[in-house]
Amino acid sequence: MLSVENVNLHYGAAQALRSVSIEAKMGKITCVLGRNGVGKSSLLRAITGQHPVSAGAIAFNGVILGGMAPYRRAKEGIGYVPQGREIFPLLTVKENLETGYAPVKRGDRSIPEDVFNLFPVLRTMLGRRGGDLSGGQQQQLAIGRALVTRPRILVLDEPTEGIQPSIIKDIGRAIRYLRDSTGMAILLVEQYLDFCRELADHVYIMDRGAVVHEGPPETLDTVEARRHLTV
Ligand SMILES: Nc1ncnc2c1ncn2[C@@H]1O[C@H](COP(=O)(O)OP(=O)(O)OP(=O)(O)O)[C@@H](O)[C@H]1O
Repeated sequence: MLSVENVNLHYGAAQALRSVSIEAKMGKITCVLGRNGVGKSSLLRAITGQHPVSAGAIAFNGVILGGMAPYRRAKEGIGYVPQGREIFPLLTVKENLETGYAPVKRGDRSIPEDVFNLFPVLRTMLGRRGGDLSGGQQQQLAIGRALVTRPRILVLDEPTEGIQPSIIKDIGRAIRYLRDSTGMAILLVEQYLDFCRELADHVYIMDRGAVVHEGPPETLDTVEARRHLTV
């Protein structure tokens, strides 16, 4: 289980996270919902080690992550799919996938068959440059690259952003398959309410840097929850 406890995060004098506490359990999909700018990406930066926290504790399956560099966190099993995908445009699809080898022991450096079973388009495009792929294909590639790192938790930053509905469905199916077949934890942050409602086992809502609601997805229909999600 990933546990985030009372985390604060600052950019200079501006506070982006205010005593945020969440849990993401193994074998479950946890979704953090919120409008633009409420601190969702900052929460993932704190978890992946891309930005230091100013207070609080983060642990994954009992290992305290505080102060650990991002690549060490990847070795601990934290797989990250960043917002905007961050595909290397001039590397081929195969080379992009192979960048996921960095935190993996030599003997495990292969592309898991699941990557191609979940996203067959990647197999047909192995020799193409990452920059030539559509946005949806790049999102699939970014998830594939994270799977190459053999994660025990997959952390996704707005995987549906700017993506056509048919590929959103494929991504939802892939996330469900990964939860059910591998027992990994999945933590995703989203603005797309329906995607979360369909997928999540547990939902948090953030507003202005803080968690303001928590519960199973059915609770998203309450007036209180909706108040924090409508602009
Ligand atoms: N590098 C930075 N320097 C200064 N302020 C930042 C930085 N990154 C984010 N912020 C601010 O921190 C707050 C939270 O931003 P964050 O990106 O975490 O929100 P978000 O919920 O992920 O939004 P989005 O959906 O737009 O990505 C915002 O007010 C944002 O302007």
